[in-house]
Amino acid sequence: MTEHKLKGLYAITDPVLMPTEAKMITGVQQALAGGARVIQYRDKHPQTAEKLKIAKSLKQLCESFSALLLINDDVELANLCNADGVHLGQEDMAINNARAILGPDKIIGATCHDSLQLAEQAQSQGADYLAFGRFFPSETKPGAPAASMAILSQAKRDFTLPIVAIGGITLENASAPLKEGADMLAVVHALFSATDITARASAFSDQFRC
Ligand SMILES: Cc1ncc(COP(=O)(O)OP(=O)(O)O)c(N)n1
Ligand SMILES: Cc1nc(C(=O)O)sc1CCOP(=O)(O)O
Ligand SMILES: [Mg+2]
Repeated sequence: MTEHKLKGLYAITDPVLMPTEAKMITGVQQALAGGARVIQYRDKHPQTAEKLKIAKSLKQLCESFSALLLINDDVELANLCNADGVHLGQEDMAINNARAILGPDKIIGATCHDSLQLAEQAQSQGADYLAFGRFFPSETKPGAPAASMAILSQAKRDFTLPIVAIGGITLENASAPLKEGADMLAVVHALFSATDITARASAFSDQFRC
């Protein structure tokens, strides 16, 4: 992997907002043009040849912007498309098993909800970043367990790994998780539902310069 700082706008794809391959590629291209540094390909449907084709196209696109492509849940798909890594939750493959498959250079992100104990476990298994959330009501995953903003500053104090904030993040509320120490903001709806995705990504990216 080329040296890449895990910092900035982390855009997560949504098959509802981008229902065709063309819409997915265009949407991600616009997010990257606006400054997204990490793309997560998230599609909860089972793996298909079409998903692999999209993942390979997204990898190429990310490379052309020196951005990272991570695959949600599916370590095998990440391997097949030579993604930069995966994002794994508590119901997904264990981090140490994923590490054994992917090798030392790939990025593994871990969902920690509102728990420093989950973060500790993730770190000890070799995670590369810790994701906390959801911080605000989420259009994309309304049932995600809620987290309190204080977990971010506590995690910042206890861990050196990069910290991701996720869940209902919009331009209006983004400053709060950043103030608490988030290194990345993971966003689905407030980014990919925008009429001008590039402008929206750029506005999110600007928040990291403050
Ligand atoms: C950056 C980031 N953080 C958290 C999640 C949620 O992962 P998980 O709990 O496995 O839930 P699903 O996304 O698989 O529904 C994420 N995907 N990305
Ligand atoms: C995929 C996901 N995981 C979450 C968690 O809290 O673990 S919240 C979430 C959805 C994030 O989308 P939006 O920006 O539209 O709220
Ligand atoms: Mg998952």
